[in-house]
Amino acid sequence: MTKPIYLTPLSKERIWGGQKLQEYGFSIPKEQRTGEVWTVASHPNGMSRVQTGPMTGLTLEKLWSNHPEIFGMETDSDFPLLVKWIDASEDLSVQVHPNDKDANRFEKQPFGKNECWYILDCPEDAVLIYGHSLTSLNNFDETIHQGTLLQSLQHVPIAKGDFIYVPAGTVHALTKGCVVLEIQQNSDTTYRLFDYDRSDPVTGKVRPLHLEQARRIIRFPHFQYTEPAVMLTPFRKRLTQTPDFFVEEWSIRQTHILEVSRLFRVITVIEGTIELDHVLLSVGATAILPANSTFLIKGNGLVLITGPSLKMTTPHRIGIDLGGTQTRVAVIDQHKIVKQLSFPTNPKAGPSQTLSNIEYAIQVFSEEFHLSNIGIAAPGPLDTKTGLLLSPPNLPGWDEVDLVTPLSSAFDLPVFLENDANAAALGEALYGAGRHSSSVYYVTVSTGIGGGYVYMKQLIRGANGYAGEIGNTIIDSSGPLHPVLNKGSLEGYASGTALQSRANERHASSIERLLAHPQERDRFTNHLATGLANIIHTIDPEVIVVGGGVTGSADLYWEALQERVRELVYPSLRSKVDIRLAELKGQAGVIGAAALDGVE
Ligand SMILES: O=P(O)(O)OC[C@H]1O[C@@H](O)[C@@H](O)[C@@H](O)[C@@H]1O
Repeated sequence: MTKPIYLTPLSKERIWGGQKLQEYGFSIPKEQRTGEVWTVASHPNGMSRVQTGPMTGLTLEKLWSNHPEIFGMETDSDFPLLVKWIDASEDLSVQVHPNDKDANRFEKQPFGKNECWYILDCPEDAVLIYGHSLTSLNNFDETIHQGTLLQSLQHVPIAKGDFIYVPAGTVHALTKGCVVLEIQQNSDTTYRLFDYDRSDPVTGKVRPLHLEQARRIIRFPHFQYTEPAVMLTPFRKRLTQTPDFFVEEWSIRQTHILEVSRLFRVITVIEGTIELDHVLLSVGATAILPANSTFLIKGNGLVLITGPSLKMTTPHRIGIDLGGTQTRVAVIDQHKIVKQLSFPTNPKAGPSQTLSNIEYAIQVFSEEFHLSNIGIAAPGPLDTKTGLLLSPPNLPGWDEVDLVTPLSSAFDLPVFLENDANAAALGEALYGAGRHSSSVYYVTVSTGIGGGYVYMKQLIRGANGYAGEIGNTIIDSSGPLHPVLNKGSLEGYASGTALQSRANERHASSIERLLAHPQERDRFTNHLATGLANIIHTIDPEVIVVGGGVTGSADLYWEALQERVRELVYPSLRSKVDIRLAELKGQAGVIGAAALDGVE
């Protein structure tokens, strides 16, 4: 069995650094602002050396090029990873990093800088800068010119133990008080956009900004990256897996065997004390675990394990949820979101901008996954057969827009289009609250009201694709006017929009406040229950699943709604009424879209 290889940590002084990394087991120069400690590095700006054993003193660069057997991979290009600890005693600069392509093109560097952070400590209520709200490069230039960049940045709350992946191209900044473990591609290229106009106390100089370089690589709008963590076993959680590297968090409570891997791995202790092949290690300890060997870990602690990723070969589907305010593009594996990129839809800018953003997201995913097909959930009305949007009210001006042809020709994949409520119905029926039932009616009560019917796991579209469109059914023909639908329609009475205007009329500050009023709650539940009872009498589904934004306040009306539906159906049906809250929530659209298989 090959032994773990320990490396000597390298401390780096930074204008925003401090002394905190001492508490994580590193000996750092006194009175120096140590911002970073590089624990695994083979870079011109920092080179790790072997700390123990017969190869003591050897650089990681030499180890890599002379001993490919340790790494289990071709070592003719540069070592791929850089692992460091960061103590942000002050805010870091607002910055962005290039991806591989841009790093090659603009810097002649082998790698871009995709990076990720494990938050080891941070103040209560800490936020990070992650993303921006700018819409175009012009918009960016204006903000820089006017000195208002900080106001256009997004802040995300963080807590100890959070994990954040920062894809190259994301405008970001770590903030005062954060201590993080950073795992990244082997690059030290940072383009600074803003550095708080501060100067280096040692040199007295202001650090350079790199606005020109940054302008070339920031995307407008910001694409929000999401990757749910995956519990691989009760003690082993995968935090990310990208083409560059994976990161897993292991809770060590007993004896664990780290099975053989074809490629090398890096282990870092972030909490407690463990024993790795009988060597006692505490926080800060880092080792390279050679390829093709097993290792024994025991003790009581938390470790992060990282290493280069093996290539993904199983087919994955793309699900797209095109909404009036937000578009999500997700990679779906069976019924789970593996990764998602989302961005604000700008309906006024026309369909071509949104289409090109969707294409960009799919392009990013196609470089990592083997894609088999693409499904789009979009606001109706639309024609699933021709793939055309037919002037949807939520996307004004998008008349006869073909979403299918541009995507199928760009990616040479089958592309299916479906009404968003139908796609969500399919998602919930196959994988959500209706997964154990063979006949599921789904209704979404959100800005509008839509619905869909799934029978024997098949979407029932009807002759013209309008089956299940409960929103336009009439509850009371003397009811309120609706801009497009019937007077007194369910949507005109019970949608989020209708409730909001009712709240305004009644001087209630929100829909929740409105529904807290017993009379208003009964009014709403009566309307919605009437719609649902009509559905029950028409198709007699096994289960009705209710989703959409208005279910956010379901605890205010859920009992009353069920009760009212029971009152409105045949007595013999009363005990059979089964109404459930949606389970996939905001994910039903992308999951259902990915499950689409086309229309005969
Ligand atoms: O440019 P400054 O402010 O020193 O920050 C540079 C540092 O930023 C962090 O977000 C990480 O990307 C580090 O790897 C990098 O070294």
